Amino acid sequence: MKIEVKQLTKRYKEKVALNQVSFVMDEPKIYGLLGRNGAGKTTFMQLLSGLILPNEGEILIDGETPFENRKLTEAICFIREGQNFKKDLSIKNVLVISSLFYPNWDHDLAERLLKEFQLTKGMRVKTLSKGMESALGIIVGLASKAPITMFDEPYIGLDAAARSRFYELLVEEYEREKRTIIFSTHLIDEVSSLFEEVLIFEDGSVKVQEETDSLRERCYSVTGPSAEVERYVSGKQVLDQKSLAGMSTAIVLDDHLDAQVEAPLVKDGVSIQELMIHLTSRKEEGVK
Ligand SMILES: Nc1ncnc2c1ncn2[C@@H]1O[C@H](COP(=O)(O)OP(=O)(O)OP(=O)(O)O)[C@@H](O)[C@H]1O
Repeated sequence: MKIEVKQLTKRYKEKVALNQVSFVMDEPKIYGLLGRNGAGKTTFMQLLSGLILPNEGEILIDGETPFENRKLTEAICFIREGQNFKKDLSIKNVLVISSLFYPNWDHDLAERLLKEFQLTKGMRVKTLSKGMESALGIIVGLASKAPITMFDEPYIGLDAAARSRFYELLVEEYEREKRTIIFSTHLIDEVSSLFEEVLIFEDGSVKVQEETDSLRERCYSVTGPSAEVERYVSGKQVLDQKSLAGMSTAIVLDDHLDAQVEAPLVKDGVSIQELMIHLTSRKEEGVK
């Protein structure tokens, strides 16, 4: 499904959560939503799910707005950090309700994942540990087979082994049947290898939208004698630079792919997490 975000603004009283944001997600991919706390990621996902209305602008999904649009809302599954299900429901009823709501519901997958995450149908949501409740959200998200499936920090309380299994299952399901998966996370190093495209939010705007591979190529560090580094970075976007004893390291976001660096300079990769931190650092706020 094609998602078009046009001049989208959402305000909460005087707080602008999203400010004139425009972008397109035009094909099924695994999209990573990154950004500092309060950058606007959850607000965007709530707007995309049709849970709230924007103040200005619009989101179009295959040309239609999601708010009060049953045909679209059953094509969207939004799994949040917690509180996805009513506390009094049993797991069995969560699955029944989900299967009635989502037309593509995969019963066999849900059953398989229940076993995998060691949940039993008789358990009630209110008796689940944080990790078990997250596992239930993950099961519903994957088994919904919704053409747009969103996970907003979906793994609270899940241990590292369970998180790693979730990532594997996500990729397996995606490979079996491509769909738009939008994944918001702060565990960037852990998850970024899954993303085909990343969107970096900052203070209600989208600062970067790019294929992960190209972003990885464009962002790198250069180390060497300070004068050589200065010469190299001249005219380039420098995200960070440190110098010590005549040597410097600069982190560059190059306009070009495949930049060549000649000796004595040394080029090294920069992780998506590091890139995000440098791009959205708030040094100007005066940390003393
Ligand atoms: N219901 C609300 N009422 C008032 N302000 C809100 C509400 N929801 C979000 N905000 C504000 O809007 C801004 C964006 O919040 P949002 O939850 O979208 O950020 P986020 O990027 O998802 O953050 P996090 O990574 O911490 O989950 C924040 O300043 C937040 O305080």
